Amino acid sequence: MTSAADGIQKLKLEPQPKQPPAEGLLPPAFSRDIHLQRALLQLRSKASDIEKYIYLSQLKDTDEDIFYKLCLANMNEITPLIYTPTVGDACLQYSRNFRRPEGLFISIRDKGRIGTILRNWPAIDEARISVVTDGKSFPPRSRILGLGDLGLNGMPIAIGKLSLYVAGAGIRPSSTLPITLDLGTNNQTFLNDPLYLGLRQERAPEGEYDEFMEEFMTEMSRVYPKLLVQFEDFSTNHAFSFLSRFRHRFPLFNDDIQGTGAVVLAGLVSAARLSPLQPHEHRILFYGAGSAGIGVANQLLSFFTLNGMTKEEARSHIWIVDSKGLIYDDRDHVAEYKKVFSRNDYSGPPMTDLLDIVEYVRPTALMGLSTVKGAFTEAVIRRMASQTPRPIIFPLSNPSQLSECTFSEALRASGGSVLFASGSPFPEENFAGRTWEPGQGNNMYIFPGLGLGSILCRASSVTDSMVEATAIGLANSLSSDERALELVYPRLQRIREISAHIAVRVIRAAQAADVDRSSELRKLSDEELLGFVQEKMWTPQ
Ligand SMILES: NC(=O)C1=CN([C@@H]2O[C@H](COP(=O)(O)OP(=O)(O)OC[C@H]3O[C@@H](n4cnc5c(N)ncnc54)[C@H](OP(=O)(O)O)[C@@H]3O)[C@@H](O)[C@H]2O)C=CC1
Ligand SMILES: CC(=O)C(=O)O
Ligand SMILES: [Mg+2]
Repeated sequence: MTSAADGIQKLKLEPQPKQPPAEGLLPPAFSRDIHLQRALLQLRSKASDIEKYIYLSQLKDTDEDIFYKLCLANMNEITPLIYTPTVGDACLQYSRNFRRPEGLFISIRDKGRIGTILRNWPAIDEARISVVTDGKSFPPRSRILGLGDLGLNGMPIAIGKLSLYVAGAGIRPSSTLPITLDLGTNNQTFLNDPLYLGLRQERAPEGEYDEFMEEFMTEMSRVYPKLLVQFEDFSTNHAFSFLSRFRHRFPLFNDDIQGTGAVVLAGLVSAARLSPLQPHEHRILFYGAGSAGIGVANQLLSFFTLNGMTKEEARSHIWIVDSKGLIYDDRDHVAEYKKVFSRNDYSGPPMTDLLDIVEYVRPTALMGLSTVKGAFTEAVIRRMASQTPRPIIFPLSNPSQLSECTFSEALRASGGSVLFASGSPFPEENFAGRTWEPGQGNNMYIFPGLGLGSILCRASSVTDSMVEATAIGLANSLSSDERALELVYPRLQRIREISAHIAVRVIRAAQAADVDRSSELRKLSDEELLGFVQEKMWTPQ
């Protein structure tokens, strides 16, 4: 009988010596270059995106080099398959499509022996970056369909993010560790499904979850002293509380709060260059006040205050709307983490209609992090466009089906004046006699470089200044060609180049904050540091 650990050994996570296969084991005309073309043809022959996802997972398993070569050569085509939007379906269907284990599963029943489970990972000495999810909130569509949370089926999001660490920043594949925490699920459909792979029990109560997380993080740092942890897609209350509880004790960040904060700050800075207003002159309306919405609002607040505003002035530029409408002081039931943005200049009946709110606030930038498909109606976009010459409209909810509006809708309703970025990709549009390229405001531009920089300088914690450095690095990374085309984010094909520059800024910020533990890097000039970072990036053979 084979054990789970034997099964995982088959993942070939440890560096394998690359030897040519014995004669006769490959057809005489086999060439790896042609095989790359063959793999692309095979991929394109699949009828649906989820079949393409499965094909790519198997390709990664059997031939990691070809998989990543394919990704790097076709980033625009493959990213939507291994990441949002297809990864949303991959999560929903995980237990049905499961072929083999690809990460660590740690359940609430492992409490008291989490360290033992963590030691079962075969590439224990190699691990440098772990994406950890509790499967609670991605894709939020599950709520809209009334399916509840995803439980153990959240694993593909951790795997997808880690594939982007490899493709986007050259993290060694063997250094990535996907972890799903199985706290149970309240999703009755999964509990009734004989194929569901997670625990058949309701989510653990808060107290037990808290103790579990304490043990988990303590054991993670014991077993993996060189590991950086990325928290992903925890429900909002856990996202904020775990981040503040652990961030000063371990090297970790929360991607939905901090990664999203940085990518949207970069988008605002870069869009503001195309608008008549400076970033700090914008009136910014957030539609959605979860970990992502509040994470971004906090990032902007911190950016505005670091650039000379008082906290009060900075707050006055931000309005937040949640499922109960505009957040203001006289309103009941406002969660603690939202209160910093509560408006004191409005009183009266709750304001719930987005068009009314847009008329009242007169925003110049509208950020969607609500999971509400189509919330940015034609009337809302028209209204924005009538109030400001270059409205910034970022429908950032994922996957595509949950986007607050499409690129086509934003472009047409604004008459082409919109500065647009969405969380999931939209195709180019032909409008008013020219082709328009949409931006993709997704934390995938941030976490690879943030992770690479943090790992290389062995950061003991991830500071706000390191996160902000990624945003500025990204905003400054647009080429003259991209600027001429009025792009808000650089093209994805350049992700490795961008991640290297971001990593350099992250290392410098870590050094300034004294959280780096690789003092050798302090002696390098910026150019030498960039060379060092680039040289460390793994490339498929
Ligand atoms: N582009 C990117 O890089 C990223 C995008 N995202 C996306 O952002 C979205 C939100 O994520 P997250 O913050 O984790 O999710 P949450 O579920 O924590 O937050 C959703 C927020 O939207 C609010 N909301 C729900 N319905 C409405 C409504 N009808 N009107 C107004 N507000 C509403 C909720 O209100 P209430 O608080 O009252 O419940 C809540 O504040 C997701 O689609 C996610 O995929 C997330 C991270 C990164
Ligand atoms: C992109 C991402 O992290 C999310 O949608 O949750
Ligand atoms: Mg996320």
